[in-house]
Amino acid sequence: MSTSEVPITVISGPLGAGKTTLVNHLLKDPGDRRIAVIVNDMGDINVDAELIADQTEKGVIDLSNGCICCRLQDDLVTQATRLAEERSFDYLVVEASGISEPIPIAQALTEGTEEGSLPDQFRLDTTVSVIDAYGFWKAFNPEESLPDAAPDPERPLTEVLIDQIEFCEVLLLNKCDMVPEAALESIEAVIRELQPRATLHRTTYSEVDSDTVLDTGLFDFEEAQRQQGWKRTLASKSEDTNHDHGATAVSAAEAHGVESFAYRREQPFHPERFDGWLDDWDGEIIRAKGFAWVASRPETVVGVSQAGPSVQAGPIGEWGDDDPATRLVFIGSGLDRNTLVEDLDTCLVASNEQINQDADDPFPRESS
Ligand SMILES: Nc1nc2c(ncn2[C@@H]2O[C@H](COP(=O)(O)OP(=O)(O)OP(=O)(O)O)[C@@H](O)[C@H]2O)c(=O)[nH]1
Repeated sequence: MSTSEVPITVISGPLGAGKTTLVNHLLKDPGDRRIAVIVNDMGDINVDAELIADQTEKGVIDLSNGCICCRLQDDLVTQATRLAEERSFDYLVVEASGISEPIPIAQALTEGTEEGSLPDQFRLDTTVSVIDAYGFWKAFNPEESLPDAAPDPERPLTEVLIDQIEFCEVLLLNKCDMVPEAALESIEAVIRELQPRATLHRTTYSEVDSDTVLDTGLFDFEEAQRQQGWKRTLASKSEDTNHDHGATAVSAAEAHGVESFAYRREQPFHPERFDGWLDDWDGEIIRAKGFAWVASRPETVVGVSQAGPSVQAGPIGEWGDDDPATRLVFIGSGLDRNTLVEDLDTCLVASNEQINQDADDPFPRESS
């Protein structure tokens, strides 16, 4: 391999969204690049690698039987290094399995793992998320119920899907042929609220020009983390919050009733009332994330994360020198913000109320 720089594009996205279809496009029409591919699948057999065309001629390596964001992080680094020694190529595409979280993959590729780092000539260039518009529409439509067949009960798939949307530079909203135009517009409005930073393209059969996803030079770890929609809402000073995505008088988010806002309180929640509220989750909320101060656990930061039907809350650390507080961001469509705030406020411990510290603590909650 030449010693010049080898950019990497990582393709994430839920199961069946169109990632392999995208890889095949890139191999067929790579511009003037020689592309090598690492494909990750969860089963014993890497079905995706089988599906990738001409794999003997192109450098296609399959990493199967595990997920590169957790168990196979080291393998990813080792295989990329080996590929670089054995083959001549000038661009590396990594297709992550549908359940892979993008942040640990980006970390492994930029910072290395306990067992080693990528050779210096590799550079993470772009993270792409391929989102199945039809699946998204169904997953977040309260009237539809899809089984949440997550292999990891701690990490339901809707949660991973949201991570994949929130952390990327380029978003392909794929399978647009399967969703009516009006639904596409509201999906886009929701995605924009979750992910204000990435470039967003509507696609069918993942058809995009290779320059859209390769050699963009857009990857910036800090920025990608900072610009997640919920973090921007939390960081903004006002309670209000629809992200400004352009100079239009009515933003797409407003037009589709999508909004985000932050709930901030300096009093603790009553554990049972807050747990009851989490049980009775408002279906209009698409995404909630943040942390809570719960009276039964005065030392502990209780993290709250919800994506679609999965609602989780449990300890994520200690307050230490920080003053305990609650900061929760809600992103939703048709939210009744006043009622939500009022309901949450009724979960706060009143000034004259006693907490029974011996009562069963409901946190961590099982994911629902
Ligand atoms: N109707 C329609 N089907 C599509 C589109 N894109 C991909 N498909 C089909 O959807 C199925 C899944 O596509 P893949 O490219 O294998 O999806 P994937 O993300 O690699 O799937 P996993 O590796 O299982 O996570 C295939 O049958 C594709 O032909 C699209 O835009 N519209």
